[in-house]
Parts: sequence; C-alpha cells; structure tokens
Amino acid sequence: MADEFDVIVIGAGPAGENVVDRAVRGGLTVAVVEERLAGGECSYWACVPSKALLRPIDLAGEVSRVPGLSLGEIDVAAVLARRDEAVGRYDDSGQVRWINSVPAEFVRGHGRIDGPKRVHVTTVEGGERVLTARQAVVLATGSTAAVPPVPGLREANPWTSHEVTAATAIPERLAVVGGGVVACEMAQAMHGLGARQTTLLVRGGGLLARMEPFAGEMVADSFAEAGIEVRTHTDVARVERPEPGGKVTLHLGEEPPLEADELLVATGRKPATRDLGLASVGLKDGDYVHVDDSLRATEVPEGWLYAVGDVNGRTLLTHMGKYQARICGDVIAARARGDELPAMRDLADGYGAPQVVFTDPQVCAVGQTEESAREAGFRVRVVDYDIGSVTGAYLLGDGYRGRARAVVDEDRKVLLGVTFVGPGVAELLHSATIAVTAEVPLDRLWHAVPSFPTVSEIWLRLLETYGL
Ligand SMILES: Cc1cc2nc3c(=O)[nH]c(=O)nc-3n(C[C@H](O)[C@H](O)[C@H](O)COP(=O)(O)OP(=O)(O)OC[C@H]3O[C@@H](n4cnc5c(N)ncnc54)[C@H](O)[C@@H]3O)c2cc1C
Ligand SMILES: NC(=O)c1ccc[n+]([C@@H]2O[C@H](COP(=O)([O-])OP(=O)(O)OC[C@H]3O[C@@H](n4cnc5c(N)ncnc54)[C@H](O)[C@@H]3O)[C@@H](O)[C@H]2O)c1
Repeated sequence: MADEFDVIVIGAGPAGENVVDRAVRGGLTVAVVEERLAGGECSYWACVPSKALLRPIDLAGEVSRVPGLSLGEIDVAAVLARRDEAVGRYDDSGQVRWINSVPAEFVRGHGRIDGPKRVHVTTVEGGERVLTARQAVVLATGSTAAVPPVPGLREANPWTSHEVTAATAIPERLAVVGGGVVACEMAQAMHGLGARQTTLLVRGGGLLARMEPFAGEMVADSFAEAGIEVRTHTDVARVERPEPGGKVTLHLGEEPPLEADELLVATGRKPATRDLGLASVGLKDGDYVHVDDSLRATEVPEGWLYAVGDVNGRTLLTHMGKYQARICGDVIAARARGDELPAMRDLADGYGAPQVVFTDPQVCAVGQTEESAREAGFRVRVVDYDIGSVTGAYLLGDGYRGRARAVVDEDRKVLLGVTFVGPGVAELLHSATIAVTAEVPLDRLWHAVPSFPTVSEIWLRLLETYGL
C-alpha cells in the first residue's frame, strides 16, 4: 500500500531540508528521501569540510602580516581532526533527529519518480516503498563532480571535491585540473597543509573566470608568492596511472609531462538527475530540471513537480539553494490553501547571487560584473578603489593588498554589482548584497556611515570616487 504525504522531497541536503521545514510550517505533511547522509554534500564533502581545512591557512596568513606574532608549523593531524568534528564524523543522526522533530518522515533510500506524484524508494536494506504526494514532489538531489572525457582520466581514479575534502593524508605533489572555486580553495588548503608541489592546470587564461578579472589575478599573485604554480592555457591531453593510488603522469600537449602523487579534478558539476525516473514524466535523465520563479518545473504538466538547489542549475551555492527552498516550501503550502502569493518568487538569483571564495586573499562578489552588466545592455560606470589604502585595512596587517569594484547603473544610480578582494573581506559582502538587492540609490547609500577604523570605510571611498 502506498504511503501518502502532502509533499515528498527527494534529497535531504541543505535545499531539501529547508523545503521540509517551510512546508511543515505551512501546515503540510512531508516525507524526505535521502540515499546517503541527511545534510547533503554541503555538510560532509563540500562547504563545511573545505572551510574547516582552509581556516588555519587563512589565520596563518593573518598572523604573518602582523609584526610581533609568529606561528609554528601547522599541526596537520589536528586540522584534519577538527574537519572530522565539523562533518560530525560522517554521522547524520543529529540531522535525522532534527528532521523527525520538524516533524517530517525521514526515509533512507534511493528515490525515483514513478509517474505523476509517485516516488519509488529502494531502501538501504534493499526493500521497496512507494510514496504518493497529494500536493507536490520536490527534487533536491544536488549535483556531482563532472569529470571531463580525457583519455586515462577516469581510469586514474582521480580525486574530486568529494575525496579532497575528506582527505586523511596530504599528497606531497598535487596536480589540480581547473581554475574555478573548488580548484583555488582546495589548492590553497592542500598546499598549506603540506602539498609542497601544487600545480593548477587551467584551460583558460586565468583563475576564477566568472568574476571580475582582477579577482583571479590577485589570487594568482598570492599563489605565486606562496609557491603554488598556476599554468594557464594548459590542456590535459592524457593521464596515466599504472598502479592504483600510485604516481600519476599528466601529458600536457607541447609541454613536458607533469608527475604528481595525486590528481584533483575540479572542472565543474553535473546535476544529480541520473536514475531519478525523470523520463517517467517526460524529462531527460541527466539534465538540469528547469524551473520558473516559483521553483516549479516548467516542462511538467499540472505543476506538481518542483526543483530546488543545485539540481535546477540556477546558482550552485548552498545559501541560494536554501533561499529557493524557503520560497518553494511556502509556495507549495500557499497553493495547497488555494492562495497564489505573488510575493513568493525567486528574485535573488536574477540579481546575481552573493558568493565568497575563501582563498587568501578572499574574493567576494554579488550581482553583475562589469562585463556581464555591459552585455546585459546597462549603461555602466565602474568605480575601483584600493582597499589597502583604507585605514581599517592598513591596521589589519602590514602590506594589506585588496581591491574593490562597484558597477553602477548610470540610468538609475544604483549598484548592479560589487566585488571585494582582500584578506577578511568576506563579512563585508552582505552590505553589498543589501545595496544591490534593495537597489539602494547612491545618494541614499551615502548616509550609511561606515565605522572608523573598519574596512567598511571602503564604501565611503567608493562613493567619493564616484563623485558624491
Ligand atoms: C568543495 C566544495 C565546496 C563548496 N563550498 C561552498 C561554500 O563555501 N558555500 C556555498 O554556498 N556553496 C559551496 N559549495 C556548493 C554547495 O555544496 C552546493 O551548492 C550545495 O551542496 C547544494 O545543496 P543541495 O541541497 O542542492 O544539494 P546537495 O548538498 O548535493 O544534497 C543533495 C542530497 O540529495 C541526495 N540524493 C541525490 N539523489 C538522490 C536520490 N535519487 N534519492 C535520495 N537521495 C538523493 C544526496 O545524497 C544528497 O545528500 C561547495 C561545493 C563544493 C563541491
Ligand atoms: N566558496 C564557495 O562558494 C564555493 C566553493 C566551492 C564550490 N562552489 C560551487 O561549486 C561549483 C563547482 O565548482 P567548480 O570549481 O568545480 O566549478 P567552476 O565552474 O567554478 O570551475 C570549473 C573550472 O574547470 C574548468 N574546466 C571546465 N571544463 C574543463 C575541462 N574539460 N578541462 C579542463 N578544465 C575545465 C573551467 O575553465 C573552470 O576553471 C561552483 O558553481 C561553485 O559556485 C562554491
């Protein structure tokens, strides 16, 4: 006999868990199906462990810039132990207890859509269960690392984000394919923890290509000083690893081959939509599930299927998945009551999501870059400022290097985007997110007075440079 709930969520990552919470708050009954650990990729193999590994590196950088302080060797075993604590030792019982307390039903197993409003679950014990939804099914299955079809690469069994964030030993020589966020963060973490020869192999011309060009350039400069090698315009033609877990050789076209003890592939993500039964409702297995701004799947009739988080491909960030999930849970509850609330819409993805890259220097940005704003047809003026010449930054450490950019919509006199690069700028980002999302007019922003002597005075300097 089928179990019936108002809502069935597949995937108990950060996005899925937030749908559960909001739908139950809205008065609905919910079951959530999870095949691995409640908390998702983010909690165990992505955001949380990566930031636990990066924190000592960040702090060591801060200490090195303040005369009178010194730091001994980093105790790698202690860092890995703290990472293990941060991921709850890969035990999700606390998260499961929380789901039960919402209250919602937690079902451990692999979920597959089996026609409209039906979810077939293969439980971890090998049993079968069919769940039916009165209102909606929500896909929150996330994404997995994409491994490009380079000859020998799969056979070499390389690390992806999954293995590097769970590392129990640090390779002496690490090759990293990719120049995006995972590549930069994990190259810095591994190098700081003992990967003496760390080499990034970047297909394009620089790091962090989706951000303002100076962001990647400043991270590359910092990497060069630290001894992390970045090779741009470099394609991996072939990979060899004769012994499983042994040395790996990367053939790089014209350049001599590169030998390493471990290889990390950080070349983007693909949606976790294989073996999810999408074909049973007319969608294609392996594709992102496209949604409207109420998070409802656009290509499925009768509006019962929703998708939140990485699986819809909008913005692959935890906070954005959780934001979508809050909207989605509220929308489903409102529609179940017969309300259609126009305020419940995903607007934030359209502005350009806030993001922090936790390298040293940190990079954070929200909204449009100069290039994307111009491409979108805005009449743009760009204002740059050296963060190092703000008193608050100078006081943080000697030789502070940082840069800020504001992209101004000249027709409306509001900010379209802001980027900060520098040590400790991550906590500045939310001020920019508010300014961009609330479309605060510049002559109003002028009255938001930053405290002296904080790095936030960069706001004043940007506005003065603009001409206020
Ligand atoms: C190394 C790394 C670092 C990152 N750092 C950050 C960061 O600092 N900040 C940030 O905002 N973002 C970060 N991200 C991105 C972030 O991890 C993702 O955006 C986030 O995890 C997406 O959440 P989600 O709930 O959509 O999916 P996930 O976290 O991937 O969760 C999906 C869940 O669904 C389950 N599932 C999948 N298919 C099925 C099925 N058929 N049946 C049952 N269960 C299923 C999975 O087991 C998983 O638990 C990072 C990513 C990586 C790789
Ligand atoms: N701090 C954070 O917010 C954080 C940290 C890590 C990851 N994430 C999220 O996770 C997602 C995945 O990160 P990522 O770094 O894997 O992806 P990414 O899209 O940021 O970078 C992918 C990199 O791989 C390169 N690449 C792509 N295909 C390639 C190929 N065939 N051969 C060689 N290089 C190739 C790209 O040029 C790029 O440099 C991102 O969307 C990111 O937002 C966020």
